[in-house]
Amino acid sequence: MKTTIYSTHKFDKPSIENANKGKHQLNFLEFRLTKETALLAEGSKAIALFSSDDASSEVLDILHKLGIKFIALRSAGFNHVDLEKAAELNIKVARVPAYSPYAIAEHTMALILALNRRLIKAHNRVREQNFSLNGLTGFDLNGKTVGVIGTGKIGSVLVKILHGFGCNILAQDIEESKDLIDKYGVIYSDCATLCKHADIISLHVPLKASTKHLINKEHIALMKSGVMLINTSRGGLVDTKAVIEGLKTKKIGYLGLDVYEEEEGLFFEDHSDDILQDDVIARLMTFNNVLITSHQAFLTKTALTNIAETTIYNLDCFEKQKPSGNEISIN
Ligand SMILES: NC(=O)c1ccc[n+]([C@@H]2O[C@H](COP(=O)([O-])OP(=O)(O)OC[C@H]3O[C@@H](n4cnc5c(N)ncnc54)[C@H](O)[C@@H]3O)[C@@H](O)[C@H]2O)c1
Repeated sequence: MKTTIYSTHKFDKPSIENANKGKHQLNFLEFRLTKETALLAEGSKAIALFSSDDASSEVLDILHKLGIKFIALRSAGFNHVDLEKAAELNIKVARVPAYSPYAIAEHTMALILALNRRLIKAHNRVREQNFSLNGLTGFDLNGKTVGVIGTGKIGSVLVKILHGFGCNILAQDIEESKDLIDKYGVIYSDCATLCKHADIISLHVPLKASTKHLINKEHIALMKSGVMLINTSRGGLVDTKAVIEGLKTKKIGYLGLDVYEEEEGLFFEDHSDDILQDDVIARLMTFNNVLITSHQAFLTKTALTNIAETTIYNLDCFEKQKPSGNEISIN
């Protein structure tokens, strides 16, 4: 089946080609899907999208006119697709529901450890032959309370890792996991209680209307002074301007982000020769207790292989008109 693959990067093209084994006719594009690039899918029956692509209502209209019948998402999250509009246009959508929750949970842990032990600062100092330890003091994770918001696939793996570090775990989710309570002594509570008691807060819920700006001025006000906040889920979960205020007042002592509200068009691309137009991320980058990675938590060999194999499987199933089990619809 002729398929246009948007947002192809050097890091994922080989895994897609390996999984495809020449079955589908793939048209690789380095561009993101936007209303300006949608026309490049002409002649394809399907498209494959990355989390940075824009499948909003207006873009779907263009794709529909071109005859696109299927969207294979190379991601678990689907907040970048207008599912209601896709259903109205009879464009089917499937995703990769799980490719490696370990990849994201382990990157979350890497951010926690790097921020706590000030690894970036330490590395830069040593490279300049400055072997002083002043300003590098961290804290023991053992015995600390970590608030995990969202204990699905990724949150559960993180709970297991944190338990290994000797942390106490508070959690918030619309569904409690008996397994996590029994195995790791997780205590479920509401978001406000979690904010009040956690030394570290990590976000693992999907972005939807009910979770947009979950971390806002009010929740930040409840947090412990010097709290560490980590977001490897979706940028929109956090009100970035409120977080900047929290950093300025030292309420937030550490911030680790793999995702950012306005990351579209910024993350995944080399802008090193450009003038940065986004004043909010520019301000974030001025704090020495902020560590930002550009949406790389998923980036392991295992995850790339699994994403590619499931994406090709989803294309196979659509072509044969059989269910893949990975379809997503409005509810
Ligand atoms: N940074 C990355 O590279 C990367 C990669 C993959 C996924 N993600 C993000 O991680 C998120 C979590 O992924 P997952 O695989 O663990 O998903 P999941 O569906 O397994 O878990 C999500 C959990 O959130 C809970 N939840 C949903 N709505 C909620 C609400 N309003 N309040 C409280 N809890 C709620 C669900 O009950 C579920 O337990 C994804 O939605 C995606 O945005 C990021």
